[in-house]
Amino acid sequence: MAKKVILLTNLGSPDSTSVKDVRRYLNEFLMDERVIDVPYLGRLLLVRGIITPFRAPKSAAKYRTIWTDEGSPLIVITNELAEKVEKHSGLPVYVCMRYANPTPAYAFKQILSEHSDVEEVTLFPLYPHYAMSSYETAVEHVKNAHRIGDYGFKLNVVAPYYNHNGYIDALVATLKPYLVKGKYDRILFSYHGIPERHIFKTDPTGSHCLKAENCCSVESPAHEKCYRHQVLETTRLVAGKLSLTESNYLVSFQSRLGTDKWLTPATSDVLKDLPSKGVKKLLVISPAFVSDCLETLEEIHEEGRETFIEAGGELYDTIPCLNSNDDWVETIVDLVNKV
Ligand SMILES: C=CC1=C(C)c2cc3[nH]c(cc4nc(cc5[nH]c(cc1n2)c(C)c5CCC(=O)O)C(CCC(=O)O)=C4C)c(C)c3C=C
Ligand SMILES: [Fe+2]
Ligand SMILES: [Fe+2]
Repeated sequence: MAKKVILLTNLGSPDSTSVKDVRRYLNEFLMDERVIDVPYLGRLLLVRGIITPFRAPKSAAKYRTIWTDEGSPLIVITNELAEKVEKHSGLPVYVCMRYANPTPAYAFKQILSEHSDVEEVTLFPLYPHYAMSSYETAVEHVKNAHRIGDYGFKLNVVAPYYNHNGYIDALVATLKPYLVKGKYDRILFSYHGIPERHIFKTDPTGSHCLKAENCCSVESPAHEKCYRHQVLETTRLVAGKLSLTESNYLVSFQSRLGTDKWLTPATSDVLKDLPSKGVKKLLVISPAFVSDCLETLEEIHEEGRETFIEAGGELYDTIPCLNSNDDWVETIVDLVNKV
């Protein structure tokens, strides 16, 4: 029987597209203090009193446009990925989510019932970049369940892999078939946004991120947890391997929520502005998402297209996430083996 097990963790989706399930999911998600980082009572009022009541019916309608017979794309894709990683690595692979189901405690129970002699669980967060609202909260959630369960096995965690060769090459391979000379005016790298405040919070120096000139290009210990530095590095490395120059591509940040200052430029603003600047043919890739989900399938593929075409764009193509493609499976196994 196996002694080592892999545990993939992703964000999670509502259990169904009913407004009730979406409301429960949004409440759990947005009450996370690493996502909406305001004191508990203020957060409760904001989330339960304002955001969720308005957002749940709208989000439920959006989820209905992407839902499959097997359920949420993010969950289906993560399960497919687990099967492939299991085949490729020869190790048992399990899945848990940060919000909704399956929970880490459920996954640990499953692991123990099928592999009572497990000695090591290696956690693979399906987030290439460090953000307190994604990688950090997912890892802490699993560590917490591991601590509470007081299990007899060790928990290892794979570090952010935004600059890992395998991840970069896997992105390059998804882009390459689209790069027909003259087909697109520009490539847009659209990353999930975060509030600037989160960037300040994860800066241990307190004086580097978004404060020093060209902060993300100047070497600093802050980059270990700087989401902006990490996404810019992913972009630079992918662009380098494809010999793209800075006039070929741009970076933007999507999915803004609330009125705080988030990383800029916002994807929606860029999509509105580009056609008037002569960029009429656009290719979009979303490297922060390794599994297609609401934010890629609905926001980027559908809403994004509408925004760009309404603003005068002529061609708008989007690249699927790595999902369960072979290069990605190989990269995961490589990263797990290096822990
Ligand atoms: C890629 C990493 C992600 C970061 C960083 C992130 C930060 C972040 N997200 C919200 C609010 C919402 N995000 C929602 C969906 C969603 N977010 C990510 C990833 C990151 N979020 C994914 C993969 C998904 C899709 C989930 C799915 O089921 O397909 C949603 C829910 C949907 C909606 O109502 O739009 C919210 C809300 C904040 C506030 C935040 C940082 C502070
Ligand atoms: Fe999000
Ligand atoms: Fe930075």
